[in-house]
Amino acid sequence: MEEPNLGRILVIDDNEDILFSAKMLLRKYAREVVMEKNPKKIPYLMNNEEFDLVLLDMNFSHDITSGQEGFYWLKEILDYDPSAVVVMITAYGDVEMAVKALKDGATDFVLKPWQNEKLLATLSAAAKLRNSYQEVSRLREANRTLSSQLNPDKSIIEGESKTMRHLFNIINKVAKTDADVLLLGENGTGKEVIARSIHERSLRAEKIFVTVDMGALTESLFESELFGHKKGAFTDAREDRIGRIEAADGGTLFLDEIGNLSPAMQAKLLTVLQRREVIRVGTNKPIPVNVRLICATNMPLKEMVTKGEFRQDLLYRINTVELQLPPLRDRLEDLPLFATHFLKVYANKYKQPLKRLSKDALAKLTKYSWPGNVRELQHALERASIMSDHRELQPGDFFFLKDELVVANTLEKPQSLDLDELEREAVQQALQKHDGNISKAAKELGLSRGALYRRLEKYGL
Ligand SMILES: Nc1ncnc2c1ncn2[C@@H]1O[C@H](COP(=O)(O)OP(=O)(O)OP(=O)(O)O)[C@@H](O)[C@H]1O
Repeated sequence: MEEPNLGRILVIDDNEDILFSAKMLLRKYAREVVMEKNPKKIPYLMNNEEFDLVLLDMNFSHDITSGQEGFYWLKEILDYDPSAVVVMITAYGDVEMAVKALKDGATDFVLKPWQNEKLLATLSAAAKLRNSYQEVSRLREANRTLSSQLNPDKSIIEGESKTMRHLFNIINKVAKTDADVLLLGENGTGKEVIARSIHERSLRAEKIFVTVDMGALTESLFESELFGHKKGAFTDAREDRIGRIEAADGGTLFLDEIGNLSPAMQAKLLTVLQRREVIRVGTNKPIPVNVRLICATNMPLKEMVTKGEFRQDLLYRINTVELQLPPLRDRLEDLPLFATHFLKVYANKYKQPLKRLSKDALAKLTKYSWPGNVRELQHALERASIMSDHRELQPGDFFFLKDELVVANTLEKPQSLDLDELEREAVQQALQKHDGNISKAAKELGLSRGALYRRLEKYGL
């Protein structure tokens, strides 16, 4: 057997012989063995010292073997340290009592007189459990720190436009429920920022927020990434690994780019979401998971359902609440607010004095169509902050491709309004549609055959 490392152990028993033999046995494996005859010292000890393991007698007063006192002290210990690992010692082999102690939060029990090997095996298993409790709380803390470091600039701008005020009104209501949310919107409209913000406003805020970029998952990685795997399940599975869904247990699972899943991946995901349990690759044991689901995509899911590219049942499963994020060009009232925010962020980041937009620069920005939405605006402001030596940013500090400088609502209009150009286009389309059949094309265009021939000649078609 591998030598156990039992850390700091507290042994509480009113029998000195027991304390002595415990110490003799355990001191080889423990960093320190603290012995206590009087259980009334438990509150003091738990309050002032740290123990990795507690070995606690069940029967203190002589002649009383009900174990009541043991239960009392067990509860006391757990009140002081809910993650304490307590192993009960009982002399009477009363299984019922031992089971009750387990139900009350004890980790295990040993029978007196104990066999050394058995006691060591029990304590070493208990020590492993203690280590994993500690590892979990370390990881939780690390996660908290990392997410605050990862998102230093991620304070959210709610916006002043009517659409955004309406949207945040809904977000505030929905966040507190456990309803699954589907976020729709073009790239860079803030879907991920809003998903995080829903998590932070939810009852799960203290728990983990796990993001999975579904667009980046290949068919072969999909199951192992999402559901986890057992060591040896496939060539590269060198150790057991939990999947992202299991990792999100208790918290929020954000599935980004959900529209990019293949039909096979959609089917697997749907099964998991319906059953709320995952099965790691290489096992057949279902593991229940409790996650709040937020999905996002820039793809037209409903249209994809009509075309048979996205499963309708999966769409219904994920869109309990559906929020459409407007493109920046449709909420230009929010642009000055975003600009002020990002200029502050970059002044801090690059240790520069705070810059502002001149009136003309703002006018230029509000005329642009922002196909990359808030992300593009953010980058434009970062670039201008770095490049300009002046406190006031001018139109010349921002570069856009000329043909993108159009006012938003003219985007859908035809490129040319030249009548000849439009006529040529119409004639060409009619011919294409009717495979060059002049009579049919002429009928479609409302022309005689002769009139159509004249136009073919005119446009050199
Ligand atoms: N409301 C907001 N407040 C603050 N920053 C925002 C907001 N909306 C978007 N941003 C910023 O814009 C950038 C893009 O946002 P985000 O990644 O959330 O967009 P997205 O819609 O998820 O994009 P994609 O579809 O490309 O993944 C981020 O850097 C984010 O900080």
